[in-house]
Amino acid sequence: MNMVQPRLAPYVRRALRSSRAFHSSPRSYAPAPLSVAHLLDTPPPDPDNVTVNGFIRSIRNQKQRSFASVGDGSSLEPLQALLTPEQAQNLSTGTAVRLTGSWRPSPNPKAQSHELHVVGLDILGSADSATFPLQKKYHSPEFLRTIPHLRTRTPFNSTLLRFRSQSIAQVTDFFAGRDFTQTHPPIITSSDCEGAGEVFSVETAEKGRATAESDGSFFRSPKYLTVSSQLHLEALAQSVGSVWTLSPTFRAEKSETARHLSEFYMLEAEVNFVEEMEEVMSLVEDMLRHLTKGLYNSRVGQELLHGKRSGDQAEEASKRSEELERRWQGMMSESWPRITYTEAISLLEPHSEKFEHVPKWGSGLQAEHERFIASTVGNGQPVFVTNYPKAIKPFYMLPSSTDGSRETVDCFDLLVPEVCEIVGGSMREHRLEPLLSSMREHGLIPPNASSAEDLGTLKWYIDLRRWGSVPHGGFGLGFDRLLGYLSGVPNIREIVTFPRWVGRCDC
Ligand SMILES: NC(=O)C[C@H](N)C(=O)O
Repeated sequence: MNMVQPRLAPYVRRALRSSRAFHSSPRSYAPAPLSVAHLLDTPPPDPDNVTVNGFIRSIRNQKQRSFASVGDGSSLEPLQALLTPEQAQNLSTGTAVRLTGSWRPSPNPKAQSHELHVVGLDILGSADSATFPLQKKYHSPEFLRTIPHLRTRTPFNSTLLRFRSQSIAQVTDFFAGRDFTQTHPPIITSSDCEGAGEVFSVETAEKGRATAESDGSFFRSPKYLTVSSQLHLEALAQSVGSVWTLSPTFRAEKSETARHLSEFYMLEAEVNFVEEMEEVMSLVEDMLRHLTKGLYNSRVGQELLHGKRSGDQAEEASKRSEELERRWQGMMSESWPRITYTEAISLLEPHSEKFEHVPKWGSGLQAEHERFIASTVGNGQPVFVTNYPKAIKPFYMLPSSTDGSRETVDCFDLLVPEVCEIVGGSMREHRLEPLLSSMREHGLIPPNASSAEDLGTLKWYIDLRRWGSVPHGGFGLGFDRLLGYLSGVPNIREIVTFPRWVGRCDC
């Protein structure tokens, strides 16, 4: 039978020709390097001809042979390589190597199932053990924080990098499955979304001369690093319905706690055409369940739950595993408790003497209060606290009519034990006049603002209420806090690769 030849456009023919040329170019017959994770998980295609690139984590010399522990960041667990003392001569912790050899069952299967009998060794990058700060011993988180440029080479910190990457893959998958559009809102902004005055200003090193139109600054007027992408996401949600972003966020808070950073990542989503806050809360639940289930079924998730970390004592490690299982099971469970702020205050009041700050209707919940609520109400599940007093919340939240005579807004925080708040969200005030009144009350526009100029830097945001404004809501999730909670890392400074906090931004 005669095959009909498709007529190809010249540029397609060119592309095909060059791809054939690529495939017929002479091949190298050295086996492709395998990652340590691949080798540990799957029998290699040719066990007698295995190549691995990696770094020496430690080396142990005996008379007749030497053992190297080799890692490449793909696995918390290293592989064991068996070398001759001659081969091992110039190796020390940190040396980058390419090893070839055969992958053989280990005589000590309790420690490792297989080991690499090294035949060929290339030193790709030497490391002077006398000066290399990472050694084969336990390094405290405080010490490692002083060398963030090297810290991710430790097995556990490189595992955290992979954990973050896998988490991003999971949330991307979740939002794609729900037809959300991922967007990139700006980092440089002209307003303080939360109105808490915790903004960093942006300016060039040298300021120009002030004129009638400009104060001499690069953008003609003060600009800031974003404290939340929410306002811009609201604009974008009006175009495509549902949007999300995972963006850097900046807060000039002087809190030196294990939960605060000056630069962190916030995952924010905004949904248009949503009438009920319950729907936004369910979205948060579904997203976190999806994320946690995906991580639970991933290699890196299991490494964090059950893997051995440097400095581990058996008892402490098994306690940690149990606690992490509890946290993950809580995140994967259905129907998380939802209580109002007013109910939370009534739960706290009888225990006032336990707290440094007396819980009182009208005041914000302190971390100690959130911790109490999360551990007593949740029983391992995250807890939503809703409908906070209007007076302690930002201007953009929709007033709620559900809480009697007390003025509250349709907002929620999601609390987990230890880390406390990880998500904050709300329904947004979508009506023009009430938004203007709220902005007046918060001092964002003058009491009798009438002209466009009076509306200041948020004029564009007010504009969104003029044309096709519909009920909508959204949330922001502290991504680093979540990862800290799931990995059982008590200080967020270990979760972020190059952490910045008050007084610290060194490399
Ligand atoms: N997108 C959000 O709802 C987050 C909120 N603007 C906050 O910073 O807490």
